[in-house]
Amino acid sequence: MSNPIITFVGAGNMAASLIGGLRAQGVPASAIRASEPGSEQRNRLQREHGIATFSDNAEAIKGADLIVLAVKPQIMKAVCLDLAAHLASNQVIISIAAGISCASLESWLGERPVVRCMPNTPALLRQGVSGLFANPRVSAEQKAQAEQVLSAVGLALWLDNEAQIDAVTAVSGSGPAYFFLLIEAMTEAGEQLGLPRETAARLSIQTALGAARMASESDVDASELRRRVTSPNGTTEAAINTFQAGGFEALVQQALNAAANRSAELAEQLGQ
Ligand SMILES: NC(=O)C1=CN([C@@H]2O[C@H](COP(=O)(O)OP(=O)(O)OC[C@H]3O[C@@H](n4cnc5c(N)ncnc54)[C@H](O)[C@@H]3O)[C@@H](O)[C@H]2O)C=CC1
Ligand SMILES: O=C(O)[C@@H]1CCC=N1
Repeated sequence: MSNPIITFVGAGNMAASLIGGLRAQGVPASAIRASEPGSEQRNRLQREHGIATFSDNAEAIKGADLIVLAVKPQIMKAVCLDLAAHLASNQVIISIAAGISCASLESWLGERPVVRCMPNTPALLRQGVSGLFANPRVSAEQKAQAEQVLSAVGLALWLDNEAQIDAVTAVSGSGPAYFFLLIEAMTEAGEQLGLPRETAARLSIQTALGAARMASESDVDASELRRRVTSPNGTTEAAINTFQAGGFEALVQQALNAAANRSAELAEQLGQ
């Protein structure tokens, strides 16, 4: 595939990760641009990745094939309304903003190819996962180009309908925070059991990493891996029984429902 020109509008944490991932995959600096009001971020991108940077969004998108919108959801409408008059009809919009629907983007930018994505912060280490949804105006080639951008920082999975983005947000968009919460709680509990805090933290973190790698690399599912750790009448069983007596699975379901509902609610509020 020849290299499409990609412009990032907004070059904070998520955009910088995507740019780093694309460069590491061999996408030339000449194919990537970024528009960003912060001079520090612009200088850093020039220095670290050799890409052209702009302070003017309209200037930055001239001639781009793909435009990645990576500003905060709260300013997306204003950014889009400013860009609308400067867009060419064949330019593809890729939005990574939480809670901004394709319909809202098209109402601000006009009818055009739009890919809506929900990445997550492990993208910073190129260990992210994203859900992607394309509106019907996106061609197969444009889909492949959008997938190349998101797969530069991890796994990219296509969704059949846009409503599934709320579920992706609940599972993987917000998901890193759930694992951090478990690490925090296990560290605290380990300390209460008499371990030095630093030791409890390292045990918890390395266990999370090891378990995630086993779940990812093993050919059996998580429940079977769990069964293999759980000796009958043993220590794991004692802990799992305690989690389940406290309604662990139902609580996880409720928490993810709350995240998905909030995602839909934000789309309603921010999409006006
Ligand atoms: N942090 C997370 O866990 C996730 C974030 N996202 C989405 O990614 C998007 C970006 O998030 P972050 O990179 O974390 O935020 P960030 O705050 O690091 O980056 C946003 C950048 O936009 C720049 N900006 C502000 N006004 C601008 C304008 N008018 N034109 C161009 N650029 C402008 C800011 O200076 C900043 O560098 C958000 O929409 C967020 O919803 C999506 C998935 C997960
Ligand atoms: O908490 C949030 O709203 C954003 C979306 C996914 C991760 N962070």
